[in-house]
Amino acid sequence: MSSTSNIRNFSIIAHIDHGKSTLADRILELTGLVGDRERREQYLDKMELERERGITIKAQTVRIPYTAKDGRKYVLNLIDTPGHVDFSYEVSRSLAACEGALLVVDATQGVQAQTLANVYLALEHDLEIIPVLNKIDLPSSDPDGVASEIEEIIGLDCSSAISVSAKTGLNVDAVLEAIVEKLPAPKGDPEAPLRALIFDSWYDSYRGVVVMFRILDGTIKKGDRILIHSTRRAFETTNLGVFSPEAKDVPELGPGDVGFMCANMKDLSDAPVGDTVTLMRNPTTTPFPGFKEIKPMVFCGLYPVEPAEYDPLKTALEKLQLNDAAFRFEPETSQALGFGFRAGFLGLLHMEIIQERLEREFGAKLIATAPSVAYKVTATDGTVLVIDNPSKLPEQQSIASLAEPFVRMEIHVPNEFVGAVLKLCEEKRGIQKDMRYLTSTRVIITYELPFAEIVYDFFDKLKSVTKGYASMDYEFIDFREADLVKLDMLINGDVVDALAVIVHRERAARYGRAVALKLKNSIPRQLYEVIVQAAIGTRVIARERNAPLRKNVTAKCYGGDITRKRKLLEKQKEGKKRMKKMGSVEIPQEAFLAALKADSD
Ligand SMILES: Nc1nc2c(ncn2[C@@H]2O[C@H](COP(=O)(O)OP(=O)(O)OP(=O)(O)O)[C@@H](O)[C@H]2O)c(=O)[nH]1
Repeated sequence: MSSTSNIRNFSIIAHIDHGKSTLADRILELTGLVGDRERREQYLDKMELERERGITIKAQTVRIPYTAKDGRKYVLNLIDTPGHVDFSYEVSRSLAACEGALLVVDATQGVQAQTLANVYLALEHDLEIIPVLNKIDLPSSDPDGVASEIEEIIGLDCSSAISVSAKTGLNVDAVLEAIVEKLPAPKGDPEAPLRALIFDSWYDSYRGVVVMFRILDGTIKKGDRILIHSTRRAFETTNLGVFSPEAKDVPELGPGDVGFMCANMKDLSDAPVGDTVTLMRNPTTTPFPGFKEIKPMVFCGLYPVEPAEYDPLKTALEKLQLNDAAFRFEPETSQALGFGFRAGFLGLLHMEIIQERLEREFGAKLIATAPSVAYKVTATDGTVLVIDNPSKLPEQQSIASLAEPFVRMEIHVPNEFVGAVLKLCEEKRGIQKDMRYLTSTRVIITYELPFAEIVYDFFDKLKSVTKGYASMDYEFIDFREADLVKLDMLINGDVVDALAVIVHRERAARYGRAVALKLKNSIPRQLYEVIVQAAIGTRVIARERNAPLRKNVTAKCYGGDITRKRKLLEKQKEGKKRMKKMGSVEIPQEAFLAALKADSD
């Protein structure tokens, strides 16, 4: 019988930038898993984009052999988790595979919004938590103060919290010892029917779908015929292995083990995250309860600049989706932009990352429309429709009611900024739910807010009104009815469907004027007069005009000066990059984001 007593499965949880990835790097070095040759900053952040942005997007799991100070040998499975709110679902699924967590708190900053959110997730999964106070190499760090803050706010015993510098490596060895001493070993019966929890999966061009799972009970061997519980589909296990840190095949995995499996699966839906893997010949009767379905919250249109780029764009989107079950897309046609796609994302950061990857990795030239949330439309005949594209909103007279998604948001802020935060939340149609002092100088403010208001420029504004001191976390709560209207934008009299936005009626007029002005300013003056209008139904609420340009420009050139004339024409041509021609008007990418920026002045 294999023993689980030497296994420790743990995650590192932290607020963004508190040093999770840096600590993981030091752990890998200290245990000799990553030698000098492979050493590079943030080993676990594999994607180029992740490294550049310094954030962790995809959870990475690594098996670390560790010999403790008393000579006992252990296997530590470190499951790295992303810190940004867009990816909190990945945190939750990773935690489900662990018995414990290191809670990293930046000792210069203290408890922040996602520190709390992540601790709650860890407690939901009954994890043992080891507090780690990081960045003690910095003179402004206050580990004792932060330890009492954690005790006070979270109620977590910090008497044995470990003060470290993940940067210099100071005290990281104490963290390893605490992992083996304080975290419980996994339990599980190797003879019981197989019960393995899928907590991650991705597509690999050589191996097909790679399933990352945690064995709860039973034993799985290479060649076993397995059954995916929810779909009742069977597959043959072609590879079993662990990442240590590179992939390494193993003949079998037993209770408490964390590893990967390949089984000739072609699609991520063959192995849904949260599902249970069991054996055909002796299936479990007690599958894991599973995770909440991941739903995209933010949507935008993605259109190729040239129609010929449609197919390559489709291929690129399909490739990205292979590795990102949270990203959705479907074909969409716009009168203004032609054939393209409607894409759904977890949040704005997720959207930015996908757009950037399309451009960098696939060389796609895109027009992206302004992000939108999904709306629930109840028609006068009682049918309910969810729309994620404002231009698809039915005619006003056929709508009985319109509901928008709301989130519950917790904002942590030093008390001198409370007034500014309240003002911002009120401007964003927020409903204040709670306000309490965390410490004598720090406050948690709870608001319910329409998600659409956040999608626009909330984070930037929050950061700017609090000089960067606020942190926040939010979760989706429900759809709520609101008095919303569709704002159409017209260019030279034609409605441009891709520019439509849904806004609150009370703000429609002000907003329409602001968008019209931004739009006018972002469309370069051209050969023809360009009239930009904002309208609700047939009622025009704003009008802006761009006078024709070219005649005037070239007229200044006294006919003879051909170089100057060419320069001007070249300049105009340059401006045409990433433009979409609509009738006679060239519209640049930034014009499609006018709706986003209208509110920011
Ligand atoms: N001075 C100092 N800086 C540190 C320490 N640990 C991390 N940092 C720095 O803090 C920043 C954030 O560290 P990361 O390890 O990327 O933080 P993270 O929590 O993994 O961030 P996400 O993956 O984006 O959630 C980086 O610039 C690190 O170099 C430390 O002990 N001392």
